[in-house]
Amino acid sequence: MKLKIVEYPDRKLKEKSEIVKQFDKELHKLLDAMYEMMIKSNGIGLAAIQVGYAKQALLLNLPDENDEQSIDNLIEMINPTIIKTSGETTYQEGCLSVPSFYEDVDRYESVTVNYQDRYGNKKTLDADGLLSIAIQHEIDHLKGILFIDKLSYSRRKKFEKEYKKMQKEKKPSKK
Ligand SMILES: CC(=O)Oc1ccc(/C=C/C(=O)NCCc2ccccc2)cc1OC(C)=O
Ligand SMILES: [Co+2]
Repeated sequence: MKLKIVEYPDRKLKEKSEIVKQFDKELHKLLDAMYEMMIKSNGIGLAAIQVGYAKQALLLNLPDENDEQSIDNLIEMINPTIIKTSGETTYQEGCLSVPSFYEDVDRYESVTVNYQDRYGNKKTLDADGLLSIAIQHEIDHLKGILFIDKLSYSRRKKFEKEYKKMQKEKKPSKK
């Protein structure tokens, strides 16, 4: 399964992802391919839409206290829904689909999430800190929302200016 990261401004990223009904080999192959892609790209979170699959599936693999990303910390969330939120926090987020751009985003401090694992077993997770931020960021992807969509008007303008400049640098104009 050869995957490619879908990058802003591709409209595919605005699609709403479908509920996963089949917890089958196809799903497992997708999750495994997403994991390879996420680690290869230095990501700590990845939603299926970011590799072109509009399915409600996401991966989280945060570095541990000595900054190592171990597969033991891998969390696979299928059909996640946030059922409780509390507090507020701000963090400078980045996204594999919006390369080289980082901005402060306001999120809930803590969340409780219901989801299913790759076999369809129902799970509940209480999260705070970076894990809570990552969960909210990835669940937004399933709703077609990017972190840049949550920026204030002025910061969004700053992003668009910087992004255009970066794109020009990448592909110098033909003239
Ligand atoms: C050049 C470039 O694009 O850099 C990157 C940007 C973002 C990322 C990864 C972002 C990522 O995993 N985001 C998951 C969502 C999330 C955001 C904030 C906090 C928790 C979870 C990786 C990059 O690549 C390198 C080499 O650092
Ligand atoms: Co992202």
